[in-house]
Parts: sequence; structure tokens; C-alpha cells
Amino acid sequence: MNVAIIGASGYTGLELIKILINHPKFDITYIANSSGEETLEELHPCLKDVLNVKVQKADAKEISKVADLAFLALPHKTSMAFAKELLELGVKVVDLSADYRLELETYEKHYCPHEDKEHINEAVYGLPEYYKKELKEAKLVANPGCYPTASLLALLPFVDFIEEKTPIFIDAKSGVSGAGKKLSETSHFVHLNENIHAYNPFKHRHMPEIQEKVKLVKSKEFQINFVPHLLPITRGMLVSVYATLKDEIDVEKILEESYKNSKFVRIRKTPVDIKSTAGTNFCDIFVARNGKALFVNSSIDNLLRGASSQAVVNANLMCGFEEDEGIPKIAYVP
Ligand SMILES: NC(=O)C1=CN([C@@H]2O[C@H](COP(=O)(O)OP(=O)(O)OC[C@H]3O[C@@H](n4cnc5c(N)ncnc54)[C@H](OP(=O)(O)O)[C@@H]3O)[C@@H](O)[C@H]2O)C=CC1
Ligand SMILES: CC(=O)N[C@@H](CCC(=O)OP(=O)(O)O)C(=O)O
Repeated sequence: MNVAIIGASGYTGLELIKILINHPKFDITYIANSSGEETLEELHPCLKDVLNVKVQKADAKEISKVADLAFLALPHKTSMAFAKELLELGVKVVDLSADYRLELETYEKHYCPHEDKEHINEAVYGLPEYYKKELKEAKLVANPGCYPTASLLALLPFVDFIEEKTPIFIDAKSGVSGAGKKLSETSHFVHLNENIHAYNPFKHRHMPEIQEKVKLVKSKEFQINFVPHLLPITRGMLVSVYATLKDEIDVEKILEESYKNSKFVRIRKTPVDIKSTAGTNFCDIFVARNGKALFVNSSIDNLLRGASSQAVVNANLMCGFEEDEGIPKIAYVP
């Protein structure tokens, strides 16, 4: 199966290349960024003598001649124009941006006017643990955001048992690569080093994504209070969910039961850490209860389970392959 990577000069684009180079069923036949003016080695010196594919200026018609499926590792708004054209040309799409993740009204409220209303309703949300059946039939997959991936995997097993009148709090912490390669004041080394802070409390665009998916998967409308923080590390994400249960239930049993068939969720007996999932597609989860107070703790690699490896799992499912074919499992430890 021939695949294209658009946005190959970015962080998630590089992670896609690294996974797909070793994939037993996918061949990278097209790589692009916005200009096509540099070689792959110039964009990513780490790929010298590893992969030698020409970098092109992204062009949907050219992609359709050489690839059956395209990964779009592009900024929001840019992605939908490419996806629309590719789908019309018969190319399957896994979109890493937010462009197809939300219902139209929610998207337009938190992002911008949508330019591909024709396809937004056919997009499948790429969280395999909850949408596997639909993903096997999908032509367009909306890969979830990194914070929603870690938050939903932690929260969804407990939604039916949470007291509906009390708020749910999600405290999330991400490595800086989550912001992409573009520099900003808050991603500057001098600002970040030995520092940590919250940003966009209760206003982050991933709060409506989490809220909407809880409603769609579990038919429950909760007030989700989401606060992200920036960590002075390159990759990794740690999420802590706090909620109040209706009863003093066996939370470990519920978690085990929820993910007993999942290849990429690991239930941990102690609080999770970032290093054990860095470099892998795993989401590690730990749960604890104090009376009716619930604490669920999850960790993922924001660039992999939060983006590129989850995208390849989704592509595996779309193409009828085993979900774990070619997917990284060995963490960057120590
Ligand atoms: N970083 C993360 O942890 C996560 C990111 N995502 C999402 O994945 C997407 C990619 O993120 P990330 O890799 O971090 O972003 P980067 O900013 O690191 O990379 C963006 C890429 O998009 C390319 N690009 C921009 N405009 C165009 C265009 N018009 N035509 C072709 N290529 C274009 C850039 O190319 P050029 O170099 O030429 O500008 C670059 O390769 C985003 O939507 C992001 O929100 C999702 C989950 C996690
Ligand atoms: C650290 C950091 O800045 N993270 C990004 C989230 C990255 C991501 O998963 O999300 P999208 O695909 O929705 O952009 C942020 O807070 O906007």
C-alpha cells in the first residue's frame, strides 16, 4: 500500500516517516511540505543515509497518482483544503489536524468557518478503542488531539459511574513538541527551562473536543473543566482526572474490564510516568479512589499516541491490516 506524508518537515511528519520506514505493509511514495525546495536530509539531518525520497511541494493531483492513502500532518485550516481534493480523487485520508474532529457547529465556534462541509460528517474519530468498527470502513479519519486522546482514554471507562452534578476536572501537562516546530515566546528555551505553568485554563480548544466525545460515546453531558500545562521537556503528556463517583465502586476492576482487549492501553498498579510511554503508542493508566473521590492518571507520547503512531494504527485499520503492524512499543528508557 503506497502512502504520502504531507507536512513532512514538521514534528509529527518526521514521526510518521520514522514509523513508516519500518512498516511491513506501507511504502512511502510521496513526501511534501509547503515549498518542496529542500532535500529530506536538509529538513531532517537525522534521516541522512536512512531514507532518500524527494521532497515535493504538496499537490493533491500528484499524490493521487502515486499513493492510496495520505497522512496530513498540517496545521488546522490548511488540512481541509487538501483533504477535500484528495477524497474527491479517491485517496484515503488520515488527518492529524483538528479539521474533521468535531461536529460542524462546534468546529466553527472554536476554529473557523469550515471549507469542506461535504466530508465533515463522514469523518471517523480516530480513537481506536472506541471507534474500531467504524475505522475499518473509513475513507477519512480525524486523528484525535493529543490532550483528548490521553483524557478520553482515562475518563470514558468511568463516565457511567460519575456523579453528574459535580464537575470533572482534567489537569493535563504536555511536552513542548505539542506546539509544533514554530517558535513562540512560550516555547523559547529561556522561558521554558526549569519552569512550568498552566495556559488557556477552561478556554483551550480541546475542552469542547473532550466534552463532545463523552457525549457521543456515552450519551452523557458533563461539565468538563480542562486545564493544560506546559512542561519543560520535549515529548510526553501526563493527565490527571479528578471526579466524584456516585458509589464506592471497584475502580480497578472497571478499568481492567474496559481495556481487556486493547493492545495499546496498559493498566498500571502505580501512578504513571512519561518516560514509560515515550517512543511508543501505549497509553498507560492508573486509577485510585478515596471514598467517592476518583483519580485517574494517564500518560502518552504526545507525538506518537497523541498524533503519528495513532494515525498509523488508524491507517492499519482502514486498510484491513492488524492494528499493531509496524507500531512502536519499546519506550525511550532510560
Ligand atoms: N505536535 C503534536 O504533538 C501534535 C500535533 N497535532 C496536529 O498535527 C498537525 C501537525 O503538527 P506538527 O507536526 O506539530 O506541526 P509543525 O508546525 O511541526 O509542522 C507543520 C507542517 O505543515 C507543513 N505545512 C504548512 N502549510 C503547508 C502547506 N500549505 N502545504 C504543505 N505543507 C504545509 C509545514 O511545512 P513547512 O515546513 O514547509 O512550513 C510543516 O511540515 C497540526 O494540525 C497539529 O495540531 C496533533 C496532535 C499532537
Ligand atoms: C503544548 C501545546 O501547545 N500543545 C498544543 C496541542 C497539540 C495537539 O494535539 O493538538 P492539535 O492537533 O489540536 O493542535 C496546544 O495546546 O495547542
